[in-house]
Order: sequence, then C-alpha cells, then structure tokens
Amino acid sequence: MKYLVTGGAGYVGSVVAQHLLEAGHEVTVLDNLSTGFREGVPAGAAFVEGDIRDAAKWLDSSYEAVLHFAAFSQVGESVVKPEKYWDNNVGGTMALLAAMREAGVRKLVFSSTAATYGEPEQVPIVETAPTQPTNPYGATKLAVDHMITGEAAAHGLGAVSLRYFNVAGAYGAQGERHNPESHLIPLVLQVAQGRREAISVFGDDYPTPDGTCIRDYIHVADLADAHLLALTAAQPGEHLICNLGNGEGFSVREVIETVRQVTGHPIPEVVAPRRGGDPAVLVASAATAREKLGWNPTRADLAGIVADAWEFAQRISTAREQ
Ligand SMILES: NC(=O)c1ccc[n+]([C@@H]2O[C@H](COP(=O)([O-])OP(=O)(O)OC[C@H]3O[C@@H](n4cnc5c(N)ncnc54)[C@H](O)[C@@H]3O)[C@@H](O)[C@H]2O)c1
Ligand SMILES: O=c1ccn([C@@H]2O[C@H](COP(=O)(O)OP(=O)(O)O[C@H]3O[C@H](CO)[C@@H](O)[C@H](O)[C@H]3O)[C@@H](O)[C@H]2O)c(=O)[nH]1
Repeated sequence: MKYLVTGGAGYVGSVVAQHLLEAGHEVTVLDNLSTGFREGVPAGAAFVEGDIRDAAKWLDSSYEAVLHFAAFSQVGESVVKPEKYWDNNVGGTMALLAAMREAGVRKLVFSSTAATYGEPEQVPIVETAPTQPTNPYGATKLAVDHMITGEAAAHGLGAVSLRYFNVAGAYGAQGERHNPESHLIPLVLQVAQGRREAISVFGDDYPTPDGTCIRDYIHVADLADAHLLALTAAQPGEHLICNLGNGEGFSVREVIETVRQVTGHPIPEVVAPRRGGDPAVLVASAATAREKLGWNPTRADLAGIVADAWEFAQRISTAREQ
C-alpha cells in the first residue's frame, strides 16, 4: 500500500514512516521542515518538502491513506502564541481534508493528544471524559478531532484519532530532537550530557504526592504499532478515537530520578515557576485501543524508554561533534 505521512521528518512521524517501510509499504513524507529534519526522514521514503496547506499538489488516488502528524505541538508556546497554533494545526488540517476529499483518499490516522482533555476529573482518562483543554495546543487538536468527526459523517472518511499521552524513547535511527527542545526527557538527558547545567522543575506545588506534574510516558515504537493497527481498523464513515498510554503515571521528579539511574549522572535540579497550561495529572486508560485496535504495548518500562532515548541522544551528539 502507498501512504502519505505528513510531518514524517519529525519525531513520531519518522518512526511511524520507518515502521510502514518495514511492513513493506510505500511511503511519501510531506514536511515543510518547520520543526523537522531532512535527515530524520527514513531511508526508502520519498520526500516532498512542502506544506500541508498545499497537499492538493501531491495527493492523488494512488494513496490508500494519510497519516497526519504535521502540527505545532509545544504546550507552553501555544499559550503565548495561540494564533500560530490555530493557523497551522486547524487551518492546515482543513486544507489537508479538502485535498483528501478532492483526490478520493478516504482514510486518515490523526495524531491527537491527551491535551484535549485538560485537567481530568478522573484518572485514568477514558475517551468519553469531558474535553476542556487548558491550553490552545489542546484546543486546536480538539477542534481537528471535531472536524474529522464531521468529515466522516458527511463524506464517508474512515478515520482514527490517536490521543497520545507523553511520547518518549527512540527507534533505530529515529528519535526525539525538537529544536528548541521543550520536552522533559530529552532536556534531562541534555543535563546528563553536560549540555545543560540543571533541569528546571516547572512547579512543585501541584496536588500530587511530590508536588510535581504526573504524566503517562509511552514508547514511540509502541505508538507506531498502534498506527499500523489503526490503518486496518478505520471504517468508512466512522471516526474512532483511542487514547494511547501505559496507564501508569510518573512525576517530573520520578522521571529525573530514572534518568539518574539510567545514565549514572547526578542531574542537578532547580525548582522553577509553573509552566502555563500544564494539567497536574495526565494518565490514560488505553482500554479502547486494546479492544478496538488489538493494541498491546510491550515497552512500558520507564527505565527502558529512557535508556533508548539516552542511546539516541548520545548517538546524535557524537554525530554533531564529527
Ligand atoms: N511528542 C509527543 O509527546 C506528542 C504527544 C501527543 C501528540 N503529539 C502529536 O504528534 C505529532 C508529531 O509530534 P512530534 O513530537 O513528532 O513533533 P515534531 O515537531 O517532531 O514533528 C512535526 C513535524 O511536522 C512538520 N510540520 C509542521 N507543520 C507543518 C506544515 N504546515 N506542513 C508540513 N509539515 C509541517 C514539522 O516540520 C515536523 O517535522 C504532532 O501532531 C503532535 O501534536 C505528540
Ligand atoms: O524543562 C522541563 C520540561 C518539562 N517539565 C514538565 O514535565 C512535564 C512533561 O512536559 P513535556 O515533556 O513538555 O510534555 P507535556 O507538556 O506533558 O506535553 C506532551 O505530552 C502531551 C500529552 O500528554 C502532548 O499533547 C504534547 O504534544 C507533548 O508535548 C510537564 O509537567 C512539564 O511542566 C519540567 O518540569 N521541566
């Protein structure tokens, strides 16, 4: 089968593109390199440097489906520049859906997020929980989910939105390298590498046991497995929404401690003010993904996830020095 992967020069998209290639599929990556890297595109994938707003230029009926990763995704930045997020995430996806309709491509897998729920009333979070995003990033992703529901009902699109919790780890040559980096695990690893003096803990007065935010970390390769299953599960006219997480939460301090154990580095930490838009606790119920997709994550161990991310961070920093 032939697939269009938007955002396939980024972290998650590149890992999923790699999995599609390994499963024997043909892959075209469409990415404007706004936050991605040309060298992140897996060998064997065709690459188009372009914007999803212009997807109509490249989409045609030879594509079985689109896997849509392209977006801006930094919670903190979205609070200070909401217009940037509405424009790219919502405006861009609207253009992409129109291009798919025009080209007759009737299947979509979309990268949604735990940030659509906001501060949960109950954890683990189920897909029927209230959606009250606490930041513009989550609001744009929720708006796209609604847009997709309408597209499925009105025009027969078969769609799956995967609401990722906190993605981490690496797979082969592909890993996390946002620039600038804002995610916790890669930043703590930069401290371990001596590229940063200390990690800032954004708030230690949350209503959690150690006062720091709790998140559900999921290995990027487990996430990739879910995308391939979603391509099979998508049914014309239906929009399925599935959380993807391990159902176990780790506080910011527990993550830092795990990085100390994996890397053997002391990792100094400093308490900093809360970051705008951060919910205290995000932990998934992935029961729907297990039931409807047949998904079975196998890499839930946080130390293993951190070890894979560490190996990747060491490899790219060696490459950077050469
Ligand atoms: N990383 C996480 O923890 C996480 C969690 C939940 C959801 N998500 C979602 O998963 C997706 C991928 O996240 P990531 O961490 O890989 O981010 P990333 O920034 O590494 O990748 C996004 C890619 O999309 C490209 N892009 C952005 N706007 C584009 C446009 N208009 N046209 C073409 N290309 C464009 C960027 O250049 C980049 O390569 C995003 O949609 C994000 O919202 C990520
Ligand atoms: O230097 C840092 C960086 C982060 N944090 C905290 O660490 C936690 C995790 O932060 P981060 O790694 O930035 O991830 P999130 O803000 O939880 O967002 C990620 O996970 C969400 C789903 O849970 C996705 O929607 C987003 O796209 C993805 O970036 C949060 O409490 C942050 O406040 C720190 O304390 N110090």
